Amino acid sequence: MTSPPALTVHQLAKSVPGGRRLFHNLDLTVAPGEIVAIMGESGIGKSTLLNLVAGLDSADAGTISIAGQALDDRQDDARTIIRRDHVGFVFQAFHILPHLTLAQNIALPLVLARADTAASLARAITMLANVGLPGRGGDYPAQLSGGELQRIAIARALIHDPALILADEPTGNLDPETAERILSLLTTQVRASSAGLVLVTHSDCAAAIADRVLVLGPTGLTPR
Ligand SMILES: Nc1ncnc2c1ncn2[C@@H]1O[C@H](COP(=O)(O)OP(=O)(O)OP(=O)(O)O)[C@@H](O)[C@H]1O
Repeated sequence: MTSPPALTVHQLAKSVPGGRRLFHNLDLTVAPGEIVAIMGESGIGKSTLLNLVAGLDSADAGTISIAGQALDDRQDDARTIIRRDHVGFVFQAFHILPHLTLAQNIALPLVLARADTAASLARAITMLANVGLPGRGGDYPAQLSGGELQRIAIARALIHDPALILADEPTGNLDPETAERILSLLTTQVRASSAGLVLVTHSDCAAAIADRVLVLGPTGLTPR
């Protein structure tokens, strides 16, 4: 049996408060294991699109399915559970929590899904090694650089084997060398997990890891 798409967006429409239309009739399908970069001029609505898929904002029209499960016509808590179980986030807005250790931060998606705490922390330790920070589980975020924190964000996004990963400018604040390493790590980890990745970026280097680069405009997404 073939897996359903990691993400299906159909005829999505969104206006900002005040009525200005950002996009309409927007369609997007992301296959398992596929990396899709979304580019486009500043203010066109890239982060808004990601927020709609993430459930942080609601669309005016259209449908969104994650791992074959439609989010529409469900109660809020049912949607929250689908996103919690099937989506990983590498967003500035979901920053690493300063009062939790690195292992606790990475384990958070499993703990929120009520997995066993000891097993979750053990998996977080493995993920830390996978992202090149072995033995750092007891450290706190304040002890890390920006690039190292982004490694933690990637480990946390992947720990629960999500079908879909959403990343908003994952290398935005990093120097070019660190950005290169983070992109390579993200690619390796995504390929290993067969998750679909939607990557919003202005960076040509970041877009270069994608299987497809799409440009967002007022009528939707077009291949670059
Ligand atoms: N809650 C809101 N109220 C009013 N306008 C909003 C709101 N949210 C977003 N916008 C507007 O919607 C437009 C799209 O914003 P968005 O952040 O999605 O663009 P973007 O393409 O990601 O831009 P950038 O590349 O600069 O990050 C912007 O003009 C923004 O001002």
